[in-house]
Amino acid sequence: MPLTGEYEPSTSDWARKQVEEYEGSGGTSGTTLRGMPVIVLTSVGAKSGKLRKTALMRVEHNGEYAVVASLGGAPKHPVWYFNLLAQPHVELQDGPEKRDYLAREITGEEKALWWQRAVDAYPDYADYQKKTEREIPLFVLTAK
Ligand SMILES: C[C@H](OP(=O)(O)OC[C@@H](O)[C@@H](O)[C@@H](O)Cn1c2nc(=O)[nH]c(=O)c-2cc2ccc(O)cc21)C(=O)N[C@@H](CCC(=O)N[C@@H](CCC(=O)O)C(=O)O)C(=O)O
Repeated sequence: MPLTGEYEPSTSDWARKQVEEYEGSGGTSGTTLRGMPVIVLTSVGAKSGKLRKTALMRVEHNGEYAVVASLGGAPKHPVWYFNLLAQPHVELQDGPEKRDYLAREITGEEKALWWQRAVDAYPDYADYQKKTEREIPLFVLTAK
């Protein structure tokens, strides 16, 4: 059952533009960052209840995805992190395909496994984690 609600664009211009190109082209344009694949995550705003759309690097394995709340190694989590904690039902668009998923924050060995997959997909994640004391959180998305 797709998420319903009013879309509220991100206050980050570059990310908002990427989301709008991605969705506006039906997932045929705006689908990479420096040549590496990107997905669009739709979440429900934890406070506003509005639909928030966030471009993130694509980390996929056997039909499951990981989303990495890296924010470039900033000291604070990106805001969408709190949306997923509050409402784990999300949508993920990968190219032209958009599906419903349940997001689950992972830790321990499971996180270590997915963290390696994330770094394989986007090596900068390793540099981001070195840059901050904050442990960069990771959610696994399983199809609903
Ligand atoms: C800028 C801010 O966005 P954010 O949710 O903190 O997310 C910051 C970034 O993670 C986001 O811009 C990502 O798209 C950046 N980004 C990546 N960010 C990552 O963290 N990881 C990635 O892998 C990643 C890849 C990527 C690829 C392409 C691209 O264009 C951007 C990429 C924002 O939009 N804030 C809104 C609020 C957003 C929101 O969800 N508000 C909640 C409130 C939540 C709360 O406060 O509890 C609500 O509506 O209720 C605002 O200031 O009004």
